[in-house]
Amino acid sequence: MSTSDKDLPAHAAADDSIPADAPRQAPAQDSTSVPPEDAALIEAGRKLFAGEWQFISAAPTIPTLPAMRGIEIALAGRSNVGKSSLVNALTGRKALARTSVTPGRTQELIFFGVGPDLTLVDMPGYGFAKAPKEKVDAWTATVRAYLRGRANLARVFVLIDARHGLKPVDIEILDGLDKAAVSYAIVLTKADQLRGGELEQRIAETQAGLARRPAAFPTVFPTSSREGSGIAELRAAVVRLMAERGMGPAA
Ligand SMILES: Nc1nc2c(ncn2[C@@H]2O[C@H](COP(=O)(O)OP(=O)(O)OP(=O)(O)O)[C@@H](O)[C@H]2O)c(=O)[nH]1
Ligand SMILES: [Mg+2]
Repeated sequence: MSTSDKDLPAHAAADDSIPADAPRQAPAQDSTSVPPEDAALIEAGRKLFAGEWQFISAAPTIPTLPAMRGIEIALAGRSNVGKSSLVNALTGRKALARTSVTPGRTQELIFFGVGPDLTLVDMPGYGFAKAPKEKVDAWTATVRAYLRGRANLARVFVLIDARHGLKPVDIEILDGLDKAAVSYAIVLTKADQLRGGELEQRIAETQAGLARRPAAFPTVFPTSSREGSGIAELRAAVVRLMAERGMGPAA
């Protein structure tokens, strides 16, 4: 079953959206420019994510979470930051996850799996959302409880809009993850919207903000789901993580 967004009107693809014909993949890495070990991880990541992705389930509450299998990697971030778009870019599927220009599109925890060991979890956003307050409060509580207590949650990708950097509401989430000792990595999204040296500056500034955070992965991942940049590296990071847990293609 796919969750493709058939109910979205065509005009929903406005300025900030990914055109249907936009390239979804990063161009193949030039294997001469990366160390062989990294090139092997990139290739393993490509293969892993090229597998058959399945929609597993949508959970509005903790009791409705699916049974655990292998490891989970969850995508967290402010509403509209690009979580669902990143699921689509990583899996190479245009509409596996529903995306929208309207913040508050994803309203449940959506589980997608490939092979026996890997599950990606697309989550509702935090911050401003165009949805009734009770609904937002309910999903925020579910997201927080999931992030604190899911036993097979191996890493959270915390998505930050590259244009805006870390906001107070992001810091709150990072504090919660540090406190619960849940491993997380920062993924900068919409890197295509920055000019010249702005991206390098944002990466350096974000990395500096992680220095004293015990659960933070030290590397910041710049990405563009629209152009495909950084996607191969993120897939490789997932392969590396799975190998550390004795799973997956590089184990
Ligand atoms: N320019 C640009 N726009 C992007 C990129 N990724 C996502 N977007 C746009 O950002 C908007 C929000 O994307 P979503 O993937 O729905 O964001 P989300 O974080 O899942 O949002 P919620 O589910 O509402 O929390 C859409 O209009 C996307 O087309 C990107 O890499 N570059
Ligand atoms: Mg979403």
